[in-house]
Amino acid sequence: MRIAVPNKGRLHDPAIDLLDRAGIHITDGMDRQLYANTVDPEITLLFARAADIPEYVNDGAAEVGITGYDQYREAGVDDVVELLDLEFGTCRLVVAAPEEDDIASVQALSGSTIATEFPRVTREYFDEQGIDVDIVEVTGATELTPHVEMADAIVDITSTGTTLAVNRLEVIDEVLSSSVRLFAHEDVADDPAVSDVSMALESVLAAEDRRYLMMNVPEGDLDAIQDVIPGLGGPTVMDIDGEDRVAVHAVVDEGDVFTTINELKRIGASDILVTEIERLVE
Ligand SMILES: Nc1ncnc2c1ncn2[C@@H]1O[C@H](COP(=O)(O)OP(=O)(O)OP(=O)(O)O)[C@@H](O)[C@H]1O
Ligand SMILES: O=P(O)(O)OC[C@H]1O[C@H](OP(=O)(O)OP(=O)(O)O)[C@H](O)[C@@H]1O
Ligand SMILES: [Mg+2]
Repeated sequence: MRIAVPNKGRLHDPAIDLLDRAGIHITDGMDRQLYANTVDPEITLLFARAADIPEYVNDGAAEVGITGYDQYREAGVDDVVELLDLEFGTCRLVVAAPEEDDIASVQALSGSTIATEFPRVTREYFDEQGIDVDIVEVTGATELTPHVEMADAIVDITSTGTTLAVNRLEVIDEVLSSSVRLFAHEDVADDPAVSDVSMALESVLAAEDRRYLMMNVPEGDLDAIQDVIPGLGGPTVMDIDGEDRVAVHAVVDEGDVFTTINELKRIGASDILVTEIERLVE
């Protein structure tokens, strides 16, 4: 199976890192290479531009691809389905215009020129609103175009908002919100090999906001302990030889760790350990 992965840019490292944490380690050097082998002899990584990955999957050049939802929408591919939100590369595609123009709504952009790296999504957006605009396609530095009279407004990616602010542009409307997703060709989306990859990645994401708690508890307090641990199917309880205490292990949401530990302490738990979890296959 071939997994298409962004070859450079901001998505490359987090994509490789996520695959790695899912156990899909690269086994041969990949610097400047177009593909890499992994510990699983059945899985090869193909390195392609983020924008091309939906097309790779649509064509069947790769069974599975990792790229931004914005790129998927812009590619306009028919045979590609989304399997999983990988929860990084989070950004918004927005309509933005110079602050000094005080444009109150997108309707005011009727008849104007919009510069973008996303002509298809932009066209769909303005058509849906019934607003007639000219679209100029650029391949980067879109924020510059209103200042050199190439365009009246832009449709571009924003995340922190810094680039828009530096270029004195303000958001008029959101076109879509995006994050990196796992995509597959629809013909193979249900294949066991594809499900295995999807499940492995999902297990890393599921583990990210969970913690593993271990503690010792007086046997008599077990019921009270069980009440405060909203654990995954309840905590695991193990006898400690020759003691009237038991060891309790549980998985809890990261956000609950602080309060849960305080409650456990109060009930009588001791030797409480909190550790990160690499993967959680539910
Ligand atoms: N500022 C950002 N914050 C979060 N995600 C972003 C941001 N900019 C882009 N992305 C996401 O990353 C994807 C690829 O953008 P990126 O900038 O890495 O490509 P690129 O490096 O410009 O590609 P190339 O260098 O091949 O032209 C975008 O389609 C979007 O999904
Ligand atoms: O809201 P911000 O955090 O400022 O991010 C937005 C910027 O990030 C992206 O550019 P990138 O840095 O990828 O440069 P590029 O134009 O070379 O792709 C995007 O095209 C915006 O310009
Ligand atoms: Mg970029």
